[in-house]
Amino acid sequence: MSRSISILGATGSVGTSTLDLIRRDAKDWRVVALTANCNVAELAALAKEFRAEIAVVADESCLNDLRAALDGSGIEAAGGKRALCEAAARPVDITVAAIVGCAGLGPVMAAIEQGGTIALANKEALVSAGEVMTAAVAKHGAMLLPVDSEHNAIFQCLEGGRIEDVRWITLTASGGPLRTVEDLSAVTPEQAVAHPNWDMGAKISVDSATMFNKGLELIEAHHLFPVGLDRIRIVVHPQSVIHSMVEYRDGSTLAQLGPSDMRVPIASCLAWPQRMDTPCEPLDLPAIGELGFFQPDEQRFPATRLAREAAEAGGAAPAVLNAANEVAVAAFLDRKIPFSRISLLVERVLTEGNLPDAPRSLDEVLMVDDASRKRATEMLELA
Ligand SMILES: NC(=O)C1=CN([C@@H]2O[C@H](COP(=O)(O)OP(=O)(O)OC[C@H]3O[C@@H](n4cnc5c(N)ncnc54)[C@H](OP(=O)(O)O)[C@@H]3O)[C@@H](O)[C@H]2O)C=CC1
Ligand SMILES: CC(=O)[C@@H](O)[C@H](O)COP(=O)(O)O
Ligand SMILES: [Mn+2]
Repeated sequence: MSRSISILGATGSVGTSTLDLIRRDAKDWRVVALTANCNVAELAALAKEFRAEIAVVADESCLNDLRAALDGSGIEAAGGKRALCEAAARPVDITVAAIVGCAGLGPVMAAIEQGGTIALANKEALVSAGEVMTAAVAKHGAMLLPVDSEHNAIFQCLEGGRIEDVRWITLTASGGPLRTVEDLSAVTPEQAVAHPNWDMGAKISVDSATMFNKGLELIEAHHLFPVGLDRIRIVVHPQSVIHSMVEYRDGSTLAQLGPSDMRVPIASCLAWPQRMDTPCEPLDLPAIGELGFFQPDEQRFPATRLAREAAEAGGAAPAVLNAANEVAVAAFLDRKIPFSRISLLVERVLTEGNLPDAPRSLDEVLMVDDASRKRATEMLELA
C-alpha cells in the first residue's frame, strides 16, 4: 500500500533530495502537496512528474505563472501564505518540512495541528517557536522526526536508550569553509557558501560559515531532546563523518556515522521506524584516514555563544536571534554588509533595548519575528 507525503520547500536542496528518494520507489508513494516560494518552472515540473494533488507558491504574485504551467495537467495550483498553510494541513502520512527560515513556521504548525508526522528540516521554525511548537506537538499528538543530520544522529543514538541516562549530547560542527581563514573581514558570499562537506542552500551554508547553524542547532537540540542545555556541547569535527553523539551515564558513547549526504537522514525519517535503501556511497573509513576534533573558537565565531545565551534567556530571545540572523544573512548575500557584521548585528538586536515578552501562540511568535526583522533592518540602515 502506498504512503502519502507532502513536501514543503520541494524545490530546495532538502526537498529535491527527498524527491530523489521518492522517485526510486515511486509506486510506494502518493504525493499530495508540493510547495515552493516562486520557482514556478521547477515546481510545475516536479508536480507533473510526481502527479501531485496540489502545487503551491508562497509568493502569490507567481500564481498566474503556476496556473499557466499546470494548465491541463489536472493538478491544483494555489498561491499565498494562507494557501500554503491549507495545503500543509491536508492529511498525509508524512510531511517533509524543508522551507528555509521562519517563513516555514505557519505551514509546519498547520501540519502539527493535524496530528501528523513531520520530518523537520526547517530548524528556524522550531528555534523561533520553541515551546509553542513543542506544546502543539503534544496537544495534537503529532510527531517530529529530525531531518537535520546532527539531530537525526542523536535521535538514532537515543533509540533504545532513556533520556534520563544521558550524560552528554555532543553536536558535531564542521567549522565551515572559514574555519582556517585568518582574515574574516574580506570574505565574499562565494567563499561563505562553499561548504567543505555538504551541498546545501545558500542561507544554511552562510550559517555554517558563521557557526550560527550550530547555534540554531543547539537550540533545536534543546527542544527536541530535553536533557538540559548544560548537557549539550559542541565539538568541531571538520570531516563531518560523525554526525553527532550521545554519551550515557555508564560512560558509553554512541555515535552515528555516514556520508555527507542528506539522503541518509531523510531516508531514516521516511522509513522510520524501519529502514530503506538509498543510493548513497558507503563510508570508506580507510580512505578518510583520520578524524579530527577541536574546541569551537567563540572569539572568531561568536554565534554559538549568542545562541546559548539566547536559549538560556528563553522566551522571545531565540526568535529574535533567528530573525536578526535571517536579515543579516540576506544582507550579506546581497553584498550590503561584510561577513563580520552578521554576528555583530545579531548581538546588537538581542542586547540593545528590551526583549519582547515571551510569545505564547503562533501569532505572537510571528509578531516577535516581524518586529525583530524590522529592528534588524533599521539597525542595518542606520549604520
Ligand atoms: N540543505 C541541507 O542539506 C540542510 C538543510 N537544513 C534546513 O532545511 C531547510 C531548507 O534548507 P535548504 O533545502 O538548504 O534550502 P533551499 O534554499 O535550498 O530551499 C528552500 C526551499 O524553501 C522555499 N522557500 C524559500 N523562501 C520561502 C518562503 N518565503 N516561503 C515559502 N517557501 C520558501 C524555496 O522555494 P523557491 O525554490 O521557490 O525559492 C525552496 O523550495 C532550512 O531550514 C535548513 O536550515 C537542515 C539540514 C541540512
Ligand atoms: C547537513 C546538515 O545537517 C547541516 O546542518 C550541516 O551539518 C552543516 O554543517 P556545519 O554547520 O557543521 O558546518
Ligand atoms: Mn545540521
